[in-house]
Amino acid sequence: MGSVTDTTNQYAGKKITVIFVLGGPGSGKGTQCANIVEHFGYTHLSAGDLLRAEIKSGSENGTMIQNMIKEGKIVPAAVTIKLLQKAIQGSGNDKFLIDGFPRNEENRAAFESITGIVPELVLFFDCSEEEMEKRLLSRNEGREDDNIETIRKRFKVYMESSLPVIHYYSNLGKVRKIDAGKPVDAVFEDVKAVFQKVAA
Ligand SMILES: Nc1ncnc2c1ncn2[C@@H]1O[C@H](COP(=O)(O)OP(=O)(O)O)[C@@H](O)[C@H]1O
Ligand SMILES: Nc1ccn([C@@H]2O[C@H](COP(=O)(O)OP(=O)(O)O)[C@@H](O)[C@H]2O)c(=O)n1
Ligand SMILES: [Mg+2]
Repeated sequence: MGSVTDTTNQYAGKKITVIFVLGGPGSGKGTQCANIVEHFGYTHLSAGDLLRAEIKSGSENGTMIQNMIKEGKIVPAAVTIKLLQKAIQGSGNDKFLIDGFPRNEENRAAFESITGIVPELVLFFDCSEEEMEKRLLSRNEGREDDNIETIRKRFKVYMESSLPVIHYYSNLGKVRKIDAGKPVDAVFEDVKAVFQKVAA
C-alpha cells in the first residue's frame, strides 16, 4: 500500500510507479511529458486534460468543472482522483506521469489516502512568471483559461496552493528541480538525466 518512504505501490493487484510532474501554468509540463513518453515508456496522465475530457463527455460534473477551470480554481480532489484512477486502471501500463496533480494539499492528501500511491519522484519545472505568461498567451489551444485575467488567477493559486505541495515533497527528498525557462530541447536534456537515474 505504500508509505512515505516506500515507493513500491501495489495498486489493483499490480506494482506501479508514479511520477508527479509539477510546475506553474505554462512551465512546459505537457510538452516534456510527451518527450518522456516517447523515450521512457511512461503513460502520461494530465489532470487538466482528464477534466477537460470530462466536460466534453457531458458528465453531470461538467458544468461545475468548466466554471472552476474558467476561474482558475482547483476542482475537488474526489472528482479528479476518480478520473485518474480510471485512467490508471484502463492503461495496461505500470509507469505513470501524473501531470498537474496534486495541485493543492487536498489533492495530495486525498490521493494518498484513497489510492495508497506514493510518488517515486516529483519533477518540478521551475520557470519565471514572465516566461509562463508569454507561453500561455501564445499557446493557441483554444483554452478558455488561457486569457490574461484567468492566467493571473492561476498564478495566484499556484503560488498559494501548489508551491506548498512541492515544498512538502522537497522535504521528503523527492523533488527533482528542472530549469524550465530554457528552450524545449535543453529542458529535455535535463529531464533525461533525471530519468536515466530512475530505477527500471
Ligand atoms: N521550453 C519551452 N520554451 C518555449 N516554449 C515552450 C517550452 N515548453 C513549452 N512551450 C510552449 O509553451 C506552451 C505551454 O506549454 P505546456 O507544455 O502546455 O505547459 P503546461 O502543461 O505546463 O501548462 C505551449 O505552447 C508549448 O508549446
Ligand atoms: N489537479 C488539478 C489539475 C487541474 N485542474 C484545473 O484545470 C486547470 C488547467 O490545468 P492544466 O494542468 O491543464 O493547466 P496547465 O498547467 O497545463 O496550464 C487548472 O487551472 C484547474 O482549474 C484542477 O482543478 N485540478
Ligand atoms: Mg498542461
